[in-house]
Amino acid sequence: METYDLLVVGAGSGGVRASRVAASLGAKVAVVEERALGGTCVNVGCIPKKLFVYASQFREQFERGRSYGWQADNIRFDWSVLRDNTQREIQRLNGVYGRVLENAGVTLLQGHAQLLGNGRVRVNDREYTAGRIILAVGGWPFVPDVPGREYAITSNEIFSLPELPASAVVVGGGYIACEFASFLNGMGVETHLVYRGELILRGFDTDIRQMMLEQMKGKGVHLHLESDVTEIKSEGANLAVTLNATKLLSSEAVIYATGRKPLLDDLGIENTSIELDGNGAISVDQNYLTAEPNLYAIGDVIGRMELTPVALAEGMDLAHRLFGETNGGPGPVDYPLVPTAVFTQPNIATVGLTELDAKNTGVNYDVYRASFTPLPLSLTTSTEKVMVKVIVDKSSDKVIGCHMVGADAGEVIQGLAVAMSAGVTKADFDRTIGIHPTVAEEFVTLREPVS
Ligand SMILES: Cc1cc2nc3c(=O)[nH]c(=O)nc-3n(C[C@H](O)[C@H](O)[C@H](O)COP(=O)(O)OP(=O)(O)OC[C@H]3O[C@@H](n4cnc5c(N)ncnc54)[C@H](O)[C@@H]3O)c2cc1C
Ligand SMILES: NC(=O)c1ccc[n+]([C@@H]2O[C@H](COP(=O)([O-])OP(=O)(O)OC[C@H]3O[C@@H](n4cnc5c(N)ncnc54)[C@H](O)[C@@H]3O)[C@@H](O)[C@H]2O)c1
Repeated sequence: METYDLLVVGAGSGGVRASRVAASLGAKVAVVEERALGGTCVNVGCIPKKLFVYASQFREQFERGRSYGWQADNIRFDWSVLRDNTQREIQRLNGVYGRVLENAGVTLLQGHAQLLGNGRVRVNDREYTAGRIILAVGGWPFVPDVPGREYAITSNEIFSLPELPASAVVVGGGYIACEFASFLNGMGVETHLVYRGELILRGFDTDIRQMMLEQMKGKGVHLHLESDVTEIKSEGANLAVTLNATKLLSSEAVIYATGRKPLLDDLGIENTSIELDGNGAISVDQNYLTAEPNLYAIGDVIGRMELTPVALAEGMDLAHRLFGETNGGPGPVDYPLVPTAVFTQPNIATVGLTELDAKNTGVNYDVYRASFTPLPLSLTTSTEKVMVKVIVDKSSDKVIGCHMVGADAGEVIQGLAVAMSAGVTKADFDRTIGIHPTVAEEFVTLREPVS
């Protein structure tokens, strides 16, 4: 029976990083993967999504170009070119991940891993033992039990559809639903976003959510709030979607983006003492240790923050804790200061507390906010706006939240996240000279609090 110091289940963002780093620290490592290398992010997540977002922006850009003197006539979009080029890029990245593992000396075991307990794992009828095991098995789209759910597709299918649908109903109001509705709308698909709550993007700052709602409407997405899908039926070439048992929508595709569930199918957790939390995620302590000795879990499957950089950071932290020297690693993940972006049109990006968080935690705070038409759009008929918002703790002058809606918001907020990790104050913002004319300079020219 082959024995390893570390056996990692899942070669996605977290698993590849943990394996590679552990091997570089001298451990004998194997990683098990049953699908394609790179996991969700590379194959059906961040990468194809962002490429589709880029693709969807050209239509507006061509239109805006007219106000700058460019004539671009007979523009048309060929879905198959985007889809095939994207799939080629994914295959290239699969290869890169394979070489990364090989160069690090990590053994790749292709197949489904099943835990047998006491450090034993079965892969394709062979048994392996390991001193430590890390579960980095990620998640899978969750589709609620609605009559006709078999007609719906999810983020797993959308990037390889044979044809771009002429119309689509996207269900959900979180990251994926808003991003998908935005890129489909940008590609010219008649897009309906169906959300059960009253305001999309729960958890983000309320001003940002409100503004995003307006921007999506302004760009032509049909929003159906406080609406639940009660049935999906096949109706000729289309699907008939019933909302709240009364309203009917007809579209070529129905895309569910109603969250993801930890991928624990046939993993053999019943052979261990692993415990799950109320959302079905694996419970771990501050060292990523499950209730079973020497069995750890990281990434989406622990349900802390389902983001690639978080899975990477957890993987790196854990590998160092297990095989590195004391204080050699990056240290624990600073979850409250993890920045994030939603790649809608325009983008949203955020780091730190929302205004509601600040209120709920009892901080005495000031809000600085500006909303304006960005210079590149001043010659055009676009109604797109930018919003920047900064929340400051009055007692310490520390910046505790930065939020933005606008083109490339993630590129701007990334730098502000560095500043916030370093404990930046509003006085530091005020002292900083802007780069003119940019959108980002607005963050350092906010002088008067709005509340
Ligand atoms: C549509 C979409 C867009 C996204 N966009 C972004 C984004 O823009 N930015 C961002 O930061 N995050 C984004 N995410 C989230 C990001 O993809 C995840 O947070 C990240 O991939 C989690 O990494 P992980 O290592 O935990 O799991 P995964 O990357 O999901 O990897 C888990 C791997 O384990 C394998 N596996 C599972 N069970 C077994 C088993 N029993 N045996 C063998 N192998 C197994 C799976 O096949 C998979 O390859 C997006 C997600 C989706 C779905
Ligand atoms: N840009 C990014 O970084 C990015 C992009 C995509 C996904 N992600 C990650 O992936 C995770 C999963 O994305 P997601 O959009 O699927 O999840 P999400 O949690 O962001 O949103 C799920 C949405 O589905 C709704 N919903 C849940 N159950 C429902 C039901 N039974 N009926 C109707 N609506 C229901 C929720 O109210 C919510 O609006 C995200 O939380 C995020 O961490 C990140």
